[in-house]
Amino acid sequence: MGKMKFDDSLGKPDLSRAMLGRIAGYFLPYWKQALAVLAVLSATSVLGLLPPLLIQRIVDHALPEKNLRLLVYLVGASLGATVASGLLGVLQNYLNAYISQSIVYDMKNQMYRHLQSMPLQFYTSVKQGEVITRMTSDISGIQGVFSGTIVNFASNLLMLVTTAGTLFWMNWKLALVSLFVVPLFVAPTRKMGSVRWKIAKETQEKISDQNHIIEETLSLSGYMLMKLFTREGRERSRFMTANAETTALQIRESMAGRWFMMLVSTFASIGPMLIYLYGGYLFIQGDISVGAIIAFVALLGRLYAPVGQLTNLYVDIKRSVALFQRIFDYFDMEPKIADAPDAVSGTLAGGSIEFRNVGFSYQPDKPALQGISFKAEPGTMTALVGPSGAGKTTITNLIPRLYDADSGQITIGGKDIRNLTLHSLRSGIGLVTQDTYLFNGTIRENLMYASEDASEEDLIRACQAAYIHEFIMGLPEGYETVVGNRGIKLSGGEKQRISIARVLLKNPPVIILDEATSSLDTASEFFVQQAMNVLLQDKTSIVIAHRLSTIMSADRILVVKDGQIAEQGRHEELLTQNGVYKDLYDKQFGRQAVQRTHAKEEEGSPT
Ligand SMILES: Nc1ncnc2c1ncn2[C@@H]1O[C@H](COP(=O)(O)OP(=O)(O)OP(=O)(O)O)[C@@H](O)[C@H]1O
Repeated sequence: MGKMKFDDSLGKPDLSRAMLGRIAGYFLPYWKQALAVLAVLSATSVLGLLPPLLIQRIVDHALPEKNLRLLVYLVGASLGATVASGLLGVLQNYLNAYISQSIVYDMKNQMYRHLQSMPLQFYTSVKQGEVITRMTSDISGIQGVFSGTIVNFASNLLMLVTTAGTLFWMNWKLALVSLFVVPLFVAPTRKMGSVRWKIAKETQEKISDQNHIIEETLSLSGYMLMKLFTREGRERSRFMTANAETTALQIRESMAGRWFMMLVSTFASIGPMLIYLYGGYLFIQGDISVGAIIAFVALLGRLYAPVGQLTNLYVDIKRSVALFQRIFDYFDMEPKIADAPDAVSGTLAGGSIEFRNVGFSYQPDKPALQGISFKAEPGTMTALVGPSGAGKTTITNLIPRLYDADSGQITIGGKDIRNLTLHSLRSGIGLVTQDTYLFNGTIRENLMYASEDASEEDLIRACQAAYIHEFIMGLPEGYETVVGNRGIKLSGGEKQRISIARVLLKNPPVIILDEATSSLDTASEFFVQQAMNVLLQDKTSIVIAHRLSTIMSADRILVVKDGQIAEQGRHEELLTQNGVYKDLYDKQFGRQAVQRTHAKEEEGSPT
């Protein structure tokens, strides 16, 4: 995981050939449309030259010759050129949008597929909100690359070349004079371009921070945390600070643009003055016509604007490449947990689960598990007990390969789980966690997530077995009841039973169960317990046990301590050893035993 860069940073853009080639790869499927854009651009640049040239003829011929026919013809032609160029503009917009949006579409799909394949560790370390930023604003930014950078470059270059060519063709001396002003644009444009780029970069980072705060505090769990610790004020001021910083940067960014525009327009007005001055001189000398001077001034805008834009090209390219780079950084993170090339599909049914000397660590040099060895025979229940942080959840997470063991081997039915396809491994395992996740949809949709083609009877049978059918039928909308975000509208016990029904529908041969520690009321607890008993019937199960009844009925208990198995055996055997288990039993489970005895006594005593 060391090589993975989960944090975003806008590093120096890489303008290598490999990088540019990789970017070009995304444009390649649309080369035909791109060629069409180029053709349209060439036509528009030529059409744009016509009106000034026609004006020249109006001033030099139609007016002095008092030729009305010629005048109407020239004005009509000028109008025609303008309309044609407008129509081509519409076509170009369509092509631009088509190409940019298609690339965004392709990248979004690729990104989604890639993020799906990322390991759990990625999601435990990535900042909340960052994935959304990558998927939405970063990828959407790419759409501007085509219309903003590539088309801009081509159209400006074409405009510059055609205009400069025309000016030199009309009068080379005057053309040279108009070029005098050009260096005045270049320096401020470059400077402003890089200033704006720097501010834009900072803004992007600040926006990402702001999104992070929103995600963190306005998601359901974040919201609850904030409310229950009455941290609204603190979060509000944190948000306001981030918001103020972004706003200030955005104002700075647009102001940097304003000053730049002012400078450029001042310099741009020097050009026509020079033309009038020197052109006037040439006119007096009899070298040039009045129409030519007017046409020259009209064409100047088409000369200066592209110069300004092209000077910024480098910054634009840098910005575009940086955008691609941010996205490629994500694409380059190797999904660590993937199917081996020779992975086979198979069933887990009837196979024993065996850990052989398994070691694992989340962080280097801090082992979470060491030398874990045990065997869970098919159809038996293995209970994991041990103090908090001992490594119980970690052991269970290794079985469906949410993480891969660093050393040792885990086999099911004698086959290394790494030689099975992830699909067949995970299809064979049902995981019931304490933190039941239901998505915001109806109860039926949540249940059907386990098996898309389950029939109504299957659904009802699973819910009956999970002791939740009656409850669901009692709701006004029954199975169509919407459960709210994360199932917030249901009680803890109800959610657990629905999630058990969901696993029953999946019907996998292996069950991993994290028993809830949160206390449910007696009635609810009874139903949950019954549902769990049904779930575990005839299954190979690994249970993180918090209940006395579970450890008492377990076929094998593993006592986990400091990432190792301290003791293993059945309840009675372990009790007689007088070791870690005995100690734990006295502290954790002994109380439940006392409570049970009390409850029994009360039941038995006459009222
Ligand atoms: N994603 C993670 N990244 C880094 N360390 C982790 C991660 N998850 C767990 N740990 C650490 O690994 C150790 C074992 O955690 P684990 O969750 O397996 O314990 P546990 O026995 O299930 O505890 P509990 O009964 O409290 O749930 C703990 O020290 C924990 O801090």
